[in-house]
Amino acid sequence: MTATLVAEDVRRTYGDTVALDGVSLSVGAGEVFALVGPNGAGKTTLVRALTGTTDAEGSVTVFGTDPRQVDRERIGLLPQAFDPPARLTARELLTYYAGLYDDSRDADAVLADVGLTEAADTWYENLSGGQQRRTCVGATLVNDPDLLFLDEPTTGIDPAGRRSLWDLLESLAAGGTTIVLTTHDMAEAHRLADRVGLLADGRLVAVDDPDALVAEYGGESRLVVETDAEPAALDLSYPVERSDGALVVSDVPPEAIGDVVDALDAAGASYDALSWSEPDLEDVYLQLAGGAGREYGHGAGAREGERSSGRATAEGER
Ligand SMILES: Nc1ncnc2c1ncn2[C@@H]1O[C@H](COP(=O)(O)OP(=O)(O)OP(=O)(O)O)[C@@H](O)[C@H]1O
Repeated sequence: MTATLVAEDVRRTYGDTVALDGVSLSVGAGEVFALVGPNGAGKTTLVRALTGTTDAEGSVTVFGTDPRQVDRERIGLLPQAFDPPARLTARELLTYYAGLYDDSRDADAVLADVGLTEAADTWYENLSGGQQRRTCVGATLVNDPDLLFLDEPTTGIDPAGRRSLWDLLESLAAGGTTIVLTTHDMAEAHRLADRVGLLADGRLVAVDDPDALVAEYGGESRLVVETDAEPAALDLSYPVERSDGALVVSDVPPEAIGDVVDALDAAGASYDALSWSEPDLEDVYLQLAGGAGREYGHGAGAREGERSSGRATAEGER
């Protein structure tokens, strides 16, 4: 795959703060690359270094040249913070940004792409937060870029809007657009990205296909049982531990869930709910970037359920 973007040993400090501590990365033509990592890990700084919008040590080439020299018609950039004029309508804004390029798309077509046809004549300041973010995404698409940088594109967008934006990004990628995005949404990274890069403390600590990351770092499947029973009461060959008011049984294949139910019955233990989940990118993130770890038990069952169904959708629609 031809590399659209190559970064070698990129470093950026702000005073005593090391924002990027030697990042090397290559993104192929037509690839979708997602950067994930904790707050302050350096994602925005890396996007800025890759787009030549901040100075950094090391080397970055985009389309084989310095990012500052690249024909701007070929690049779209959605910064994390983007504050367009408040008293222009969504259509006026996109028409304005389209006018900055020699060859641009029709503003109404872009508004339709980002689901804003109905809100086209609303002032930017009167759009909802999610509609504003979609307008900003639209502004990056007016020049039909070959390479798109999106710094947290779906922040503030509701689930339905997020999914339609994912569809849009997938269709752009299918059409050959290279996309580099940052996100805190692991389902988004898993669904959209060919490769995910996990940034922590200014270093890329893992880069791979999301399924490969989950296989390598995600750990085992888990069956969470909301019960007061103690692990010792159950006659099971799987690892069992108590966590936040629930029993967590690890590495149970789905076809063996009945064995756990039988063991609960045999112990005379009642339970309120059972939920089984495979490891996912969030587990990879928590494993590699640290954090509080996952929570189980009362009140967490719904989250588990949502997580499972989200992942099923993500995998089913990939
Ligand atoms: N302009 C700046 N001046 C000083 N420090 C900065 C500046 N920009 C970023 N930093 C620091 O660099 C580090 C990386 O910040 P960056 O915004 O790149 O992280 P991030 O991964 O994008 O975080 P988030 O997920 O919160 O958006 C942080 O410690 C941040 O405080």
